[in-house]
Amino acid sequence: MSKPAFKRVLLKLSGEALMGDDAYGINRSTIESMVADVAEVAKLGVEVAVVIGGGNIFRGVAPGAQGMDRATADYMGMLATVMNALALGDAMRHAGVTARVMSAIGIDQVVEPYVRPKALQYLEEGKVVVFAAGTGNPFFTTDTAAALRGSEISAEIVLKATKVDGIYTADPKKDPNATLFHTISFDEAIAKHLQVMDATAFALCRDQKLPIKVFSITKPGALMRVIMGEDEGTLVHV
Ligand SMILES: Nc1ncnc2c1ncn2[C@@H]1O[C@H](COP(=O)(O)OP(=O)(O)O)[C@@H](O)[C@H]1O
Ligand SMILES: O=c1ccn([C@@H]2O[C@H](COP(=O)(O)OP(=O)(O)O)[C@@H](O)[C@H]2O)c(=O)[nH]1
Repeated sequence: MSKPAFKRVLLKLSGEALMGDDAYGINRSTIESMVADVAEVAKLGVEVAVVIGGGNIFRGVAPGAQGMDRATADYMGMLATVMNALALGDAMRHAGVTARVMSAIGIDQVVEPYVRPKALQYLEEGKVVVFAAGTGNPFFTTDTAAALRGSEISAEIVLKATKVDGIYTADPKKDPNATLFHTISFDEAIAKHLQVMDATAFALCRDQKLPIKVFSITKPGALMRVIMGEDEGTLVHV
């Protein structure tokens, strides 16, 4: 059997992907199938760190956050990612995967704080590390947290698992004529204002020469194909 293309990866799971077909929150069968995919990859000996979003919970409460201070609303968003991280860690335990959740904001009774050497130790021990609370700072996104943590742990690639199967010339949910890129450079992705990831995340990955692969979270076997270096999704390169 061929070998995985990567030793250590940073997987970004969007919060909205956890909803499945529900309107908000966490869909049990969706989270279970995601965890099964991660378990399969971890069994190959690939070190996996996960950054989880919060859109599935946070966008549900967002109307109530209207008119709120941006920073306060962002802290609410970060807390939503902590809930998702706890659910993900728990689902991993049920699937027989040892996972550790680490939070970028102090919430010690609930999850351990993010400490970089400790995260590296867990990864070396073959544990899946789930990074909660994004970067810990308002005005950022969990995509930027993925770029940041990916750089910090020297991941070889950021894998962005999302609702679309790659980067298109325009948002495929709005433009039926949009076509898929197999590869695209960071400069082109930023210049074209492709909304699939924010410019801060793209710029950080570009500066760190950390490639990104965007692929579908719902397509069966897609994560494994990405890990094996097969043709899947869109590669963003320097
Ligand atoms: N050029 C594009 N190519 C692909 N997806 C795009 C593009 N522009 C916007 N999108 C949207 O970006 C989304 C992926 O971002 P993601 O971070 O997973 O979602 P969110 O953070 O909004 O939950 C897709 O659902 C897609 O509709
Ligand atoms: O470093 C971060 C990461 C996240 N957030 C907040 O948390 C919310 C949820 O994260 P995100 O939108 O990235 O989740 P996703 O779209 O992946 O579900 C964001 O809207 C922000 O309000 C933040 O303030 N700082």
